[in-house]
Amino acid sequence: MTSPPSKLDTFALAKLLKRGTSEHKGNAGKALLIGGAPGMAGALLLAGNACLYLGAGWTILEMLDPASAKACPESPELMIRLASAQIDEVLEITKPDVIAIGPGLGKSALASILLMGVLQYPSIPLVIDADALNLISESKDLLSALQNRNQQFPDQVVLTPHPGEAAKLLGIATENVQSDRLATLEKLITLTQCIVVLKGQHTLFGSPKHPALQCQEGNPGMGTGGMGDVLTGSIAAIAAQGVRHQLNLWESTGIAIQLHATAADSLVRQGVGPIGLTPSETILEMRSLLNKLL
Ligand SMILES: NC(=O)C1=CN([C@@H]2O[C@H](COP(=O)(O)OP(=O)(O)OC[C@H]3O[C@@H](n4cnc5c(N)ncnc54)[C@H](OP(=O)(O)O)[C@@H]3O)[C@@H](O)[C@H]2O)[C@@H](O)CC1
Ligand SMILES: Nc1ncnc2c1ncn2[C@@H]1O[C@H](COP(=O)(O)OP(=O)(O)O)[C@@H](O)[C@H]1O
Repeated sequence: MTSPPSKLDTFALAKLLKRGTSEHKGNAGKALLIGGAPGMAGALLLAGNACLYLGAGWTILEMLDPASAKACPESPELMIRLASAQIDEVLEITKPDVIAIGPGLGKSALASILLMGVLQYPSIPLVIDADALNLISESKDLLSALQNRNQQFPDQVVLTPHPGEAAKLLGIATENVQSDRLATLEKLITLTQCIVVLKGQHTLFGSPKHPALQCQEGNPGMGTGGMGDVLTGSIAAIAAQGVRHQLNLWESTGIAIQLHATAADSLVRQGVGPIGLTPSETILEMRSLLNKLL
């Protein structure tokens, strides 16, 4: 019989994010986030705000929606650019420390080109979410590119599917994902050789090298569109800082998962939700909790 997963318990590690007095934005890392097709620009802005408020040195958004690819007055710190098919050039010039792709990405031809470009960019941590996962589930070429990258650069890609996206990746029904979440996690790891975060109540987290862990925080108030986008941006922020703060992608992801769910619980305790709890409020609570952990 399979043993139950251990509890995700990362908060002691978060102390590694404490800043030395001489540190500058270069020490906090550069995160590049890709997504935000027409009608879903908000998904990329939420991921971007999470990345900004969780401490990345630079947060750069490659936005697919031309109408939204401009400075955001509510978050002028975000560097927002129009995504172009010349992704190799963009990556060469930008030299990001971490890339996240997927929030509101859509499934256009441009979205596929961007995802392939990211998968072929070597060595740095990648966070793959939402429509980027759906694209991989529909393309053998993208799945092969992901598997090849993991062979060359192990432990540098994290996938963050919710049960619907996990079902598509495995070609099964969502009910089958939910009826044995641990088995689903293991199948996703075997298929992709990635670090995998299977979201939902009691998020599961595992990798080819690490046995599964379970997040015991979180609540149904988190069931609001955009909450997963916040997790993606948070992982990117912590991984970007982790590069110069001795945290690897596995550790950074664990901190982000637990911080996200704990922040939502904390807000519910304060009477902010569960009904009407927003992803934007969760970002601010995550910032507050993270600073208390240092
Ligand atoms: N402000 C914006 O711009 C926003 C833009 N967004 C962007 O929109 C794009 C498409 O995303 P989306 O939300 O429209 O649909 P999507 O996630 O593909 O599928 C939903 C289906 O999946 C399942 N399912 C999910 N969770 C489950 C669970 N815990 N437990 C069980 N099942 C679960 C469930 O399927 P069912 O079980 O009903 O068959 C559900 O109906 C994407 O790029 C995203 O980033 C969003 O982030 C929102 C804010
Ligand atoms: N009932 C629940 N209990 C705990 N966490 C939940 C619950 N429902 C949703 N979540 C969390 O909220 C987030 C939702 O992510 P996702 O479905 O990708 O949202 P979106 O695509 O709208 O951004 C995930 O982190 C998930 O674990």
